[in-house]
Amino acid sequence: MPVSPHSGHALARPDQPRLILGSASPRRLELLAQIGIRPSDIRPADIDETPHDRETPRDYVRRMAAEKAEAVTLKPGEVVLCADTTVAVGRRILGKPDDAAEAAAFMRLMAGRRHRVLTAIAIRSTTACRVRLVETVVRMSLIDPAALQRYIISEDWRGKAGGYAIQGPAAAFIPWIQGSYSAVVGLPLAETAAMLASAGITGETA
Ligand SMILES: Cc1cn([C@H]2C[C@H](O)[C@@H](COP(=O)(O)OP(=O)(O)OP(=O)(O)O)O2)c(=O)[nH]c1=O
Repeated sequence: MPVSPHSGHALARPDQPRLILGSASPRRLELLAQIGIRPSDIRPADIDETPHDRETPRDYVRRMAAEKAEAVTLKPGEVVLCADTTVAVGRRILGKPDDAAEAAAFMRLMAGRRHRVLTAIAIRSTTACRVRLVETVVRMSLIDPAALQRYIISEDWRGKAGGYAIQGPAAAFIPWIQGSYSAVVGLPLAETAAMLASAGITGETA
């Protein structure tokens, strides 16, 4: 395998399609690195993330991932990976909070009950697009008002679906999950590795 003289990392294999990460999320790049995959390029997709009227959370998150993938311009031999993560409380979609008040309202809604974290991944080449949805159930404990205030002041909720990050201080409020931890963080690694492998892309380690 060719090795970059500068980084010492393995370069993209010449026999594989070139992987483009269609995401601005540093978490998704780190998660891919965890399974030994380094994209050849990063091309974030900027789309309108407004849910349609009466759209279910599952339909919404699948549509978001597919639209992100469609929005990325591809050259022959390139494959793009996009994902979308959203929190669902019943049929209600909780996106990224606009401000501290909305983040606190989301946390109060989730505290003491279960919610679903839905992550869809979309893999598109110039000829085909495949989408897969991964659903994880997350239980949040009751949160006392002082702890909630400290969390909101931490700003950790910014840019996170539902207004929390399981990989950050909000982990103190999450005693139990059922499903995929990496999907909650933003990219379900087992499913991503399997889909990339079927597109001809394998990592250095998995
Ligand atoms: C629930 C949860 C979400 N998140 C993050 C993952 C996603 O980055 C974000 C949801 O927003 P997304 O719209 O899925 O992604 P993004 O806008 O950050 O990046 P891009 O569209 O360019 O790929 O919330 C966590 O980091 N931890 C969590 O526990």
